[in-house]
Amino acid sequence: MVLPAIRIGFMESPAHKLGPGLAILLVCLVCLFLCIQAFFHFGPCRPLPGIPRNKLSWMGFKGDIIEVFKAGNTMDWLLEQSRKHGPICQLFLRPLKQPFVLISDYTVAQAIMLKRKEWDRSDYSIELLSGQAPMHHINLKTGPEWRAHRKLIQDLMGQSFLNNVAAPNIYSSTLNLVELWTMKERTANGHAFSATDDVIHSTLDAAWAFTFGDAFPVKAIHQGTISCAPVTFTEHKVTFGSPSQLPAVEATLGASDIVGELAASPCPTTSWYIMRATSKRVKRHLAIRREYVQEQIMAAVERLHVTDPVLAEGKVKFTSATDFVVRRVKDCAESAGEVPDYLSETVFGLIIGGHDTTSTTKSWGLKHLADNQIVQDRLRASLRASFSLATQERRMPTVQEITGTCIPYLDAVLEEILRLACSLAILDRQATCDTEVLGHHIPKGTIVMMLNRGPSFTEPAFDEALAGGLSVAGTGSSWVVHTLHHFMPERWLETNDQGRSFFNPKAGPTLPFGSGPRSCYGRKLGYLDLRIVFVLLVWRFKLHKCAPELSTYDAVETLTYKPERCYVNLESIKE
Ligand code: HEM
Repeated sequence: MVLPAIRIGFMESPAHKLGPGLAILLVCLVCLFLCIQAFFHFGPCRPLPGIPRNKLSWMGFKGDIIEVFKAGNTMDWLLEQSRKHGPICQLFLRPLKQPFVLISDYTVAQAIMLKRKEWDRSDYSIELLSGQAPMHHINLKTGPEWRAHRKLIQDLMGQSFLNNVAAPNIYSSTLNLVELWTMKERTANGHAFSATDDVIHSTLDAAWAFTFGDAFPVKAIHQGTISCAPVTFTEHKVTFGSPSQLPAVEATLGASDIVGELAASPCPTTSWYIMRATSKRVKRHLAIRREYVQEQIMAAVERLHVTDPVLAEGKVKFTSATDFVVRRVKDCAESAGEVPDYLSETVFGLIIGGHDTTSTTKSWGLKHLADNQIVQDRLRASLRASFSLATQERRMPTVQEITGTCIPYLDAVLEEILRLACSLAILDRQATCDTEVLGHHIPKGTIVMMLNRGPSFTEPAFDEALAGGLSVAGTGSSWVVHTLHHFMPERWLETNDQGRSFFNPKAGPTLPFGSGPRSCYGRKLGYLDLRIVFVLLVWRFKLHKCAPELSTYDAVETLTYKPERCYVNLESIKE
């Protein structure tokens, strides 16, 4: 009786009809689960033994990707992980791939970056950056090809280029910014206004000018000048109209936004292919950039054949970075018998490298100076004293005065801005062989991400035992740990035997330009730009503190780590 009943029930219920199918499905699911578990325990994305990690996991998939998405801000999430786990931990941020190792210690990070044979530029950063410039040397592993590409730009960090080409161009672009802000300040009448776009545009103009020469026809900052009419006044701020950008400006600034979009994707290469195949915006930007860079290269090639009568016979006057690079290409072509085809990426790399990190650093600097009035006053006083002739003659310092005068307090302010800005807050390297970090085995191919803010930089280091017995603090009383997140340029100043103050760039832990053979190529250019801009702005304007809601230190992540709000409340200083 029982059996038929069961049989009838079985036969009649829909579950019975699915019976064998369901069983097969269950078996498949169990097999899949076992395969995934095996993959996670023995495959490439297995945890690295002994290195702390989050315990979250779902069916073997580690939960870090979900957590970082939930957090919204990658940098904040990474800092949280380092505070939770210590100077080293592992994070599962890419599906089915090896974990990243996160390092939060100055000394350990520096040691990694200096060991040239064990560590190299990582596949991950190449994935992020190579879509738009696959042959730029930032995307090459260290080796003969990378060295050949670097050779093309070797003149650009020499005094001749920096003093005769870069500095005058940066100076004149900054004067345009000063002019624009003088107009805006009059209209703003004591209200703050957003500085973000103006800083980006003037820095881009400077990068275009030193890359192509001052004859380059596009100027980003001029659009701001046209839009000076105020649109809305609120209690604390005035919003100026923002006109539509010129295509070349939009296409160039768009390059950094694309990197930001790719960084938010767990599979940047796939995302880039989809973007390039489907996005009209991306296609348009690539075409515009290619066209203007090619045009300028051709103009530089023509200039190469024009000799300057003022110079010695047969010598060519170089007025732009492209002139220097084209001359190097000619030398290489003559010796190697062929013209390298990565030239346009090399040239475009100067514009991207030259504007994004630098403008982001300037934006953070403006905020710090407005919020630290004592520092700002002291900086202005030391500028007035150092440029005594300009003070006497009631004029701005010239570019030669700015580049040729030693002002320790100015150097200290710039170093402190760089220390706290961390425009590129994550440095990366990939192990080229099996190695060891803080006593942990690191297999070949592992990617380490190193923070240049947080523990040991802007907050106390982990205790020495945890950090492998390495010391991390700076020297002197200005480096006491509870003040590490404060803006205190004095920490970079020391006194010599004669009682004179001098700037010591090695006074404490900071890595704004990375370190080692793959450190920032444009470091000197970056310092030069910051120097000219902060001298002229602090000379010409008093930067008042803005209302609290405009003075937050929240950040947005694109190619660089930018302040979400950068407002200035200016008062012109009469000469
Ligand atoms: C304030 C300004 C700047 C900051 C904070 C900055 C920061 C950095 C950082 C952190 C790196 C990675 C270093 C590493 O991995 O160790 C880097 C690399 C690089 N930067 Fe800069 N940078 C600045 C300005 C510039 C400028 C003006 C240029 C060129 C015109 C430039 C060109 C490059 C290049 C080409 C690399 C890659 C070097 C390589 O892989 O061999 N940077 N920069």
